[in-house]
Amino acid sequence: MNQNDNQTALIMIFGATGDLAKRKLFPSLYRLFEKNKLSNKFAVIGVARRPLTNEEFQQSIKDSVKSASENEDRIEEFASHFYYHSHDVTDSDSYATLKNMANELDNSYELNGNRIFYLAMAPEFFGPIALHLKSDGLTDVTGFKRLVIEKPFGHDLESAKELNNQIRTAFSEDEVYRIDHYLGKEMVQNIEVIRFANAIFEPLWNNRFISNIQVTSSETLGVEERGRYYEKSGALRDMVQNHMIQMVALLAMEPPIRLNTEEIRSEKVKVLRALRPVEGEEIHKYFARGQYGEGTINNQSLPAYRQETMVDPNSNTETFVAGKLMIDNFRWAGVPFYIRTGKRMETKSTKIVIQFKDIPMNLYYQTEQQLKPNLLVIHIQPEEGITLHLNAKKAGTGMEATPIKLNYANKGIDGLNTPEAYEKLLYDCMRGDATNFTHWDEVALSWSFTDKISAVWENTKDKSFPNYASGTMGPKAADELLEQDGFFWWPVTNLDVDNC
Ligand SMILES: NC(=O)C1=CN([C@@H]2O[C@H](COP(=O)(O)OP(=O)(O)OC[C@H]3O[C@@H](n4cnc5c(N)ncnc54)[C@H](OP(=O)(O)O)[C@@H]3O)[C@@H](O)[C@H]2O)C=CC1
Ligand SMILES: O=C1O[C@H](COP(=O)(O)O)[C@@H](O)[C@H](O)[C@H]1O
Repeated sequence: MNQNDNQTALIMIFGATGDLAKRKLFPSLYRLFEKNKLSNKFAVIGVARRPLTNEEFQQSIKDSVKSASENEDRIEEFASHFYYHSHDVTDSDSYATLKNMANELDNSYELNGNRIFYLAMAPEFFGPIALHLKSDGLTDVTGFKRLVIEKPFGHDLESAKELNNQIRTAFSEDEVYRIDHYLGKEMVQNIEVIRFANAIFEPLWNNRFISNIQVTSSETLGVEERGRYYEKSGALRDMVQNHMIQMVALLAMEPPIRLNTEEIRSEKVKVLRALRPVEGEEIHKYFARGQYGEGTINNQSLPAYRQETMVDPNSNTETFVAGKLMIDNFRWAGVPFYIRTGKRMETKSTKIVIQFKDIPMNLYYQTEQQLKPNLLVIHIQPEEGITLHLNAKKAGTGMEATPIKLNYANKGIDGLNTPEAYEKLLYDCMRGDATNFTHWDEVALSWSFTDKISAVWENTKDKSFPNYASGTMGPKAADELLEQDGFFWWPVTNLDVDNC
């Protein structure tokens, strides 16, 4: 298949006046355009309710990309590809006009009947839009048709199944691109390469040499304007069901027999099938939840979650989750994968720490100080890189060992910031590469794992809430989760690739 042909398409963005479109989608499309990764044969129809002329819409595109470039001519040229259709997606009549507009642009831009439908709207609209696209003939195309769908994909397994059934009436599984933006992050994509392209790691990547793996994704932001959504979601559905479990799957999967979409997804699915279900009373042994109280970050006093807009003053919603995941297969039996994620924590950081087992006996190098374990740290964000923590001889006389770090900082090598996750994912979708999107089987297995936890949490009020102050690394129970196994959280702030 000719790759350039794949990049010719009509892109329909539902929710084109929203936050995601403005902050992520338009700038990402612009960067692809600027790098000549979008051919000149593309057109975008923005769909939302508010009345806007094409000119007004194009102005909003220019405003949203101007921080990405100073090249006004290029921005002008880029914006000229955008058209607006004021349309309430619940209004059946309006789809006919949308179809005519799409057909006209298809002809005038010679788009070969290729269409990408991007649903950047509240999730309750996903199913109805997909049904309309089919019933009103927008999916009757001569080229490819692809549906890009934002999170959350359902609220639980049952609602996700219902949504999936609606979508599947209009699109086949391989036409559905379920976005998990973590899968577009440079260093998340690097996990496979680090694992499978290095002779020094691949043989050690199992329960004989790894003692535990820690995945942290901490945020300093609170719930912001999203109280209404977050109250029903909480950190478990917002972050664990998708991003955290996806990272664990990439860390734990077997080497795929080929580096293609089907094989990689199939290996991830196997990991999710091996995930030990945690239910009932056991949940307290495996999971800890938290909710932020008042506190201080960067000298700014911040309110408690229960004081945020659109949040119940007695809310039982968790803004923090820590958990121990066990993968019951031959490779990982006995190795805990600890995860933690939360809002209003001390620092914004996503890191993976792979802690190797101690060597059996430090006969020669044992000093008063215990040797530090070897760690492989994968820095996902904000900095990107890898640090390998080793022990080496302390300079000078004697044979004392001292910890050292080998560092690779992504930006230090190529001098550039890596492309934004959305940029890469949009490009993949245009090329028809679904590897970094989630397959329905993965979504279903993740929901069935987290549903058992939400079933207990939603039915038991946590009387300790709020149980961590804003600006801290979560509640004490999260530390106890590791202490009971003889481990502790490696501090994500001291493991910075830039500090070494
Ligand atoms: N914002 C973000 O950073 C992220 C968002 N997401 C997901 O992306 C999706 C969109 O989020 P976000 O952009 O923040 O949401 P916003 O609320 O900012 O935008 C919603 C958009 O939908 C349009 N809209 C609402 N109702 C209708 C309707 N009946 N018919 C047609 N258009 C309608 C709105 O325009 P108008 O009012 O003019 O109709 C607006 O363009 C959600 O699923 C969210 O979970 C995922 C990750 C991050
Ligand atoms: O999907 C989501 O992710 C963001 C965190 O993303 P990041 O790329 O900044 O780490 C989170 O704030 C949001 O609540 C959640 O919906």
